[in-house]
Amino acid sequence: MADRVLYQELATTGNHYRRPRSGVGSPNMVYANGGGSWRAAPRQQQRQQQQLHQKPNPQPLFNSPAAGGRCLVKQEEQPMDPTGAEMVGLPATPRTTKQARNKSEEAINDLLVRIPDIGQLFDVHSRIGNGTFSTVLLGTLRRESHLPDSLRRKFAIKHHIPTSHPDRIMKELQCMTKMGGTDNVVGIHCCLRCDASAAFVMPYMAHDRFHDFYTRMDVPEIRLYMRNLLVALRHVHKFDVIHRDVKPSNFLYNRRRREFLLVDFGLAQHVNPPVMGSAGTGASSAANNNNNNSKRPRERETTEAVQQSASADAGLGGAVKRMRLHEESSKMPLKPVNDIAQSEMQPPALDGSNPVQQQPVQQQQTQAQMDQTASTASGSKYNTNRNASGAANNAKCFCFANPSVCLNCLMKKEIHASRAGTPGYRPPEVLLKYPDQTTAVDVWAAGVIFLSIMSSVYPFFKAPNDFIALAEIVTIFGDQAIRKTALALERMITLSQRSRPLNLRKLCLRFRHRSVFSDAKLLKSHESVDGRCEVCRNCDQYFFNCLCEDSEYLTEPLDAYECFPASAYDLLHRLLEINPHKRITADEALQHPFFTAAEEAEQATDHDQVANGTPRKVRRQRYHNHKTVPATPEQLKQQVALDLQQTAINKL
Ligand SMILES: Nc1ncnc2c1ncn2[C@@H]1O[C@H](COP(=O)(O)OP(=O)(O)OP(=O)(O)O)[C@@H](O)[C@H]1O
Repeated sequence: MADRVLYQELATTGNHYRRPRSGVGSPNMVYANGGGSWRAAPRQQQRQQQQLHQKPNPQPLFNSPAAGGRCLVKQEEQPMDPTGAEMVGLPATPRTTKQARNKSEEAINDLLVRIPDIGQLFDVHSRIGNGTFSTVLLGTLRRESHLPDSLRRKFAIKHHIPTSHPDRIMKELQCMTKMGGTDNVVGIHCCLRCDASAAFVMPYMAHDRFHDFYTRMDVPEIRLYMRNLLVALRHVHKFDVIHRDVKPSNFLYNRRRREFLLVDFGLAQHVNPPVMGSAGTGASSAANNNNNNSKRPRERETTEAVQQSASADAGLGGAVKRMRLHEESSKMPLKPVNDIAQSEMQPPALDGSNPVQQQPVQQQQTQAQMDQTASTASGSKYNTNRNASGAANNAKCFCFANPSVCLNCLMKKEIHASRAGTPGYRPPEVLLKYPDQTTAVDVWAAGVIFLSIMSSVYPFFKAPNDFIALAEIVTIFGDQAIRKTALALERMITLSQRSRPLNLRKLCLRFRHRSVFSDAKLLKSHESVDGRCEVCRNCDQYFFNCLCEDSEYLTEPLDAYECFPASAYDLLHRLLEINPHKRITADEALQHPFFTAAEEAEQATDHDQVANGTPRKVRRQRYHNHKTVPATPEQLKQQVALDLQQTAINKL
């Protein structure tokens, strides 16, 4: 059934809810200590010293030790300190395997061989994370080696894979130097380079795994988490920069210390300068694209190709993927740093994709086909070449039922719309290949994280390609919202069937309390005498669990399970607004009643308790210790009414 991708995961047959596979802890995970205490470092160092004194074997580029078993686009959480231990303490040595230890040692060796200066300055202890484009290692200063462990400062050393394009590394570096070190955004101490290898030295932050806490947070903690994420995004967006890779593994959180850090600016890009007037728009847009093409011809393609090949190669080994990455990047022409600096001034690079031959989705019987919309009276703004060639502007397409692309379509310009990012966090405008993407891209990703937390489903979206990703969004938000947005963005989407929107509150509570609503006894109680139970045609759930916004069924009451204020759902809706032009900004989100009402309530409590003489520290502790208990229907009604009242007051 078309557009039912999500519900294949959440099938109603038998056990209703099947937890997404990638949401479960993976044996591939490695931990902050990389398989051993970082006390083991001296031994590793000794071995390393020996290696350094020998002539280093030139390693084949593809034989990077980090290459094995890594996904180019991964849904898994990054490895991290599993205990959330304080930076001053030593990382514990939990479920680690020999393989992980070997990988950690390999990563250390690779770093020290490729950038020998690192070995002069740092003791490198273990691998703390690895991503698509880098390996991150834990280091301490050699000149502090005489200090007790607890006093030695720790650093995260991000070792870029040698195939990373210098532009990419340069951009990431510039982002961190310009914006980092404040508002939960990671800063940088220094960057070391030796030949083709580069490493960033950043402050290290011990952090918890999202897997370990996303189901355990109470409302105040969720509020704290989201507020800090939005603070980081607000800061980044002030610079007109889109992070493009906002996801739990890039937003580090130390629960014990209540510290947050947004990392990984590897995909960050500047927002396009606004385009003026439709006549000039096409030209300027085209010019921008051309500029980008001439400035950075392959990097965009690489990002695109990497992402695409990643999903296509889901079943292949890391080495194959890395090889592809290398193939792409080996085509990249290198250019002087001056050019790179200049290109910084240029509008950001946009990834290319051919709009003419959009392949219909075969999988899941979903046929979502995107194409350019018919030209408007004023002409289309984006990449349609209509301004360049009057004849081609309104020319009819003759592709249909022909084995080749018609001339009119061939004359159209390619659409250059970046799709850089992690699957599952890409917003509709990216999936619709809208070229003028803004910081709203990050806000959507923050919304997806919020949805994961509120529904206790992680990862929430898990599509193998962009078409299915779009189908997942249609399944939740309905086809009308997507169609309208597509129209507003001058895109057209063709869906094989209609789909009504689901209610986000029902969705969150239903999945959060999945054990209750998927209980066999509950099903039994709703079954007819012949043992059948009706299933909603729109949401594919049993009628008593129907999630549709306008449900025609009498569903199981949810109020008893409510644990969020009404403002939380409202914020969720605004973060996940389909139309990027209407989506709330990070700055606006921080003014949302979900945050402000709680602050005011806290202040009021503080005020009351000051009068009672309760020490501030105790009051704070109580606030943080507050546990969420299911509210009674009356309490809930009161809470919702208060919430709405507060929103109205705030608006005034
Ligand atoms: N400053 C830091 N302190 C502690 N751990 C860090 C730090 N920076 C990065 N890490 C760890 O390393 C992991 C990978 O880092 P990062 O995301 O920067 O690499 P990447 O290669 O760009 O990854 P991705 O494939 O997700 O883009 C993070 O998820 C995190 O666990």
